[in-house]
Amino acid sequence: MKASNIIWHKSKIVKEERQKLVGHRSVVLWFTGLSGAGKSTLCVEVERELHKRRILTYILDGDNVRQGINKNLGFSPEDRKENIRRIGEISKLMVDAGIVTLCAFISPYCKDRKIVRQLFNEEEFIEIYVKCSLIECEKRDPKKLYKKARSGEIIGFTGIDAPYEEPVNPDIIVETDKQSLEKSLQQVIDYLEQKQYINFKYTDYSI
Ligand SMILES: Nc1ncnc2c1ncn2[C@@H]1O[C@H](COP(=O)(O)OS(=O)(=O)O)[C@@H](OP(=O)(O)O)[C@H]1O
Ligand SMILES: Nc1ncnc2c1ncn2[C@@H]1O[C@H](COP(=O)(O)OP(=O)(O)O)[C@@H](O)[C@H]1O
Repeated sequence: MKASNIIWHKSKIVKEERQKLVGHRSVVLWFTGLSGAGKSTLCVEVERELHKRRILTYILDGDNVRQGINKNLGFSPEDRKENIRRIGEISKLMVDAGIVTLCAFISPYCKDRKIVRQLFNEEEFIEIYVKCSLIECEKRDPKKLYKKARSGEIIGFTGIDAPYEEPVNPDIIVETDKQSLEKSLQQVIDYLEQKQYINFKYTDYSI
């Protein structure tokens, strides 16, 4: 921290009261995986399904936030770290606001993901590994970025000449090169139901 003499100013409304207002718990769904693995595609489907169930959601997606709040960041390890750190902090504010926050970032480094996880209570952060082989991602190449990376037009591209560290113990693994989008969506929704993130009766909640 650069600034000193900073003292937290407490609000009169706490997270649990906001959750009560919206009628559900707030949580981060953190989608990590290679470019082209299906993070964004799955994220929008999960959001739509949650919205149908009257759950307040918001998506933070790498391609989008890098056009706004993180437009001063590139893809060096340091910039990726700062990208993920900022998104972690934004997600924390969103969870505090009572929102189910869906984050779709390559987030290639275990250490950076761990730092984000540590910002939350254990049940507030769900890591979803969107697993897909590099061969399949490259075959999909929806934005033709792998082609550019192979030709040397992009350097430091994840999976080609920059690393991707697989999650060690993710909460959910969806294998998008082995199963349909519908199956992955079902897997995430089933998890949220089983753990009572959705269809959760607020009267069970003690505040
Ligand atoms: N060098 C390099 N490596 C990886 N990705 C690159 C690169 N340059 C541009 N892009 C595009 O940026 C998207 C990834 O942004 P993220 O913020 O998710 O990346 S990171 O978490 O900071 O690693 C990524 O989006 P997704 O394909 O949705 O993952 C790419 O579209
Ligand atoms: N089973 C699947 N799950 C998710 N995406 C899939 C699947 N099969 C094919 N795709 C396609 O793969 C591409 C994934 O792109 P995208 O969602 O942008 O990935 P990411 O956000 O991880 O870069 C999309 O064009 C999507 O239609």
